[in-house]
Amino acid sequence: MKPIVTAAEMRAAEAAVIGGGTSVETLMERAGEAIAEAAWRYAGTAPALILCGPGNNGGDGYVAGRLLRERGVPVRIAASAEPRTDAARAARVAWDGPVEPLADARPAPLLIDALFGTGLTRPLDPSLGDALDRLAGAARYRIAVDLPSGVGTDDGILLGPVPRFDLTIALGALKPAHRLQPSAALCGRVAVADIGVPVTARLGEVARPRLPPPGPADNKYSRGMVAVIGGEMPGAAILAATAAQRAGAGYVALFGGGPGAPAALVRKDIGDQAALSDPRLCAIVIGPGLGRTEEARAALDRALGTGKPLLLDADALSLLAGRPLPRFVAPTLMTPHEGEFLRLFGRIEGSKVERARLAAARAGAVVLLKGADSVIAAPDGRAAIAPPAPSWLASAGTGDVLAGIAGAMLARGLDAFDAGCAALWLHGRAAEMAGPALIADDLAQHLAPALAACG
Ligand SMILES: NC(=O)C1=CN([C@@H]2O[C@H](COP(=O)(O)OP(=O)(O)OC[C@H]3O[C@@H](n4cnc5c(N)ncnc54)[C@H](O)[C@@H]3O)[C@@H](O)[C@H]2O)[C@H](O)CC1
Ligand SMILES: [K+]
Repeated sequence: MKPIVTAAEMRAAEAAVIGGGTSVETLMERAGEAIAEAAWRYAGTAPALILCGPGNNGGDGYVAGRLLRERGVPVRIAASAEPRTDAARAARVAWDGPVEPLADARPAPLLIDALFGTGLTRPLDPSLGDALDRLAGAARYRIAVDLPSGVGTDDGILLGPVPRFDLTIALGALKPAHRLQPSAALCGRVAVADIGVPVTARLGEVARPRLPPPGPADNKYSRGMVAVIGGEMPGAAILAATAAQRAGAGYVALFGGGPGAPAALVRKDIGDQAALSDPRLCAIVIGPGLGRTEEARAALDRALGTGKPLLLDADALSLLAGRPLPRFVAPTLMTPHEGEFLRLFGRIEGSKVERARLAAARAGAVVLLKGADSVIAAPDGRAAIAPPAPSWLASAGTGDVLAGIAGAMLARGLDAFDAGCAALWLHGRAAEMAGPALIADDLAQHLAPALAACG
């Protein structure tokens, strides 16, 4: 997993490297080099305007300005305040051009924002925000140094209006703001620059899973047998069941639900307790299309009573809301969207990562909080954010498909956290391949190549 570090973790990592004998100036030089290189590749010799703030983010900007000018790029620098750190002051001195006041700066085709990075502690002064917005709006290329100025590093919230960038150079490591909304959408493409600062993080970006194909000793049961419990809306359960099949489960049984499904899907009566207790059954998916009737509640209680690994989604989550959560005896993965999360756990303060972590600890289950920036957290504190996925996934039924894929991952023996991560990755990759205006039904056919990439 690519590490995703908070501002405090980044500072600690930086301090450790500095303690080991590398100066801040050296780190700043590396940061400036990375920015100059990216700007050169992206915008060539387009005249640049670099906006520098008072901290080390501004210092990176002065270094980048000097290096871009050495490459023959016409560079102007405008500052919001005098440098306040020794390293930024030194970088300012090494820039042998003028520094304009930000308020009067004229735009340039390339805008590099080095106003604030991980040190931003409060909203930008409105006049500063307006100047950034005006200059970014007039530029053809917009690059943010470390982070777009005005976003909360750890939670991705906007501390004021923030313009949209084409490219963000994340220094040393990804930060939550590069992946959490609303800030992630404003970063544009995010490139991580290695500045020689090793980081340790409690959070990562969901990576491509290792999912080897079945071996000669495998059979349909050893590959994973999944039960999907249907209900009022059969389409949703069929989407989940088909996704479980296409995600590599060897045997998928749909309990209840209406007609229409692949012939390879085994059909069972919704109340078939014996089949649900089959010792070969490895995981149960319940929630998509379940409904909230008494029958649905009974089906949920039966599933909970089996002690099998569970994937709880949609109506199953709504049925669990408002009563004390059961003690889960087997690996359990819950996949709420924001509305279901609120119903289940109430209002929790903090970033999306912190909320998912707290909910997972409280539930004693892995919580995958869905959205444009899906976050997954385990009760033991492991957490990850999904890589950016196509916005076309905002479409009815795609959550049911995710549930089915996750069911197949649980059934093949992954723990609930790894199952959720693998499902997120496969789901995102299938959506990329399905392309624009996808419908949930399209995802299943693209799971085969997604899975093949994990072998
Ligand atoms: N991580 C690394 O290893 C390296 C990172 N570098 C860059 O340094 C910044 C972080 O630098 P820091 O000095 O801590 O913070 P900032 O530059 O983001 O700004 C701090 C500065 O700004 C003042 N301030 C905070 N909020 C506001 C506000 N709303 N309005 C006005 N002023 C504000 C605050 O008081 C400080 O004076 C990181 O992002 C990287 O870009 C280094 O280059 C070295 C390696
Ligand atoms: K910045």
